[in-house]
Amino acid sequence: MSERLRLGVNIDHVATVRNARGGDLPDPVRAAKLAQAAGADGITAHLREDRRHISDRDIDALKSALSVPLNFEMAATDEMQAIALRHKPHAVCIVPERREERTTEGGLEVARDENRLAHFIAPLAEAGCRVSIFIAADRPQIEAAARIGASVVELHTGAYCDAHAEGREADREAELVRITDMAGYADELGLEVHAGHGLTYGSVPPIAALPQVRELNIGHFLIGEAIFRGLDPAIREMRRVMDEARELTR
Ligand SMILES: CC(=O)[C@@H](O)[C@H](O)COP(=O)(O)O
Ligand SMILES: NCC(=O)COP(=O)(O)O
Repeated sequence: MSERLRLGVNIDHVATVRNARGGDLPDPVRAAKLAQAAGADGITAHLREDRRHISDRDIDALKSALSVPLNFEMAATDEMQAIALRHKPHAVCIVPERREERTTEGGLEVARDENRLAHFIAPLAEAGCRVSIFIAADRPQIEAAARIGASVVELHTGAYCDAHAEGREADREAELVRITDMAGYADELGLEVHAGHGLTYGSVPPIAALPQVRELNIGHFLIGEAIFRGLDPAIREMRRVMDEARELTR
């Protein structure tokens, strides 16, 4: 498991800034190309049902502009499935969505919707997309993701990152133990393990150090940090922090 930890850069919030004024600027595709040049191993974009940030046009443009893999985050709806099957991105990540939420608040409830999700992801896998399921680090969700035939689980790091940011040490530790245990369990079941949501330079090291974790998807913090130091240096610094954490575990 000595493979380099991959960094997927999520460019959703470049589109959030663009959409605040309408028009075309700033352009998420320009950000994606810059991220690629700065060493991103992939680009992640979440086409929300309400199109609050990434648009259909962005997905068209990303698909033709990128040379690194596109990870297309999508809700488990017929509309999104049709879009994914049209584009056949390298990867799809099935995420929960509630229109009224500010951000993705929890993981997908796989265990209670197993049959429907198994049928939902089958054509995506048949089309050649790597299918990932965005879930909380919970044993029943991981087992259900394995049963429906997903090849990847992305563990939601939001609760861990919130505890880290708010200085709630006991909660931070508890979340970290949960993620650590469940990364190991998912790996034992043969699932590739990814992680993401809310990660920052400060919170990323223990997650990057988990040997089973193969990819991190990071967006909101990097786009914010880019305001102060530029997108290229912001991404390179994340790469450095991840690599350093990984190296310490060798
Ligand atoms: C699923 C996920 O974690 C990302 O898509 C992230 O949520 C960025 O999008 P939002 O901030 O709109 O939730
Ligand atoms: N799937 C998580 C992701 O793509 C990035 O989340 P965030 O860093 O924007 O919170």
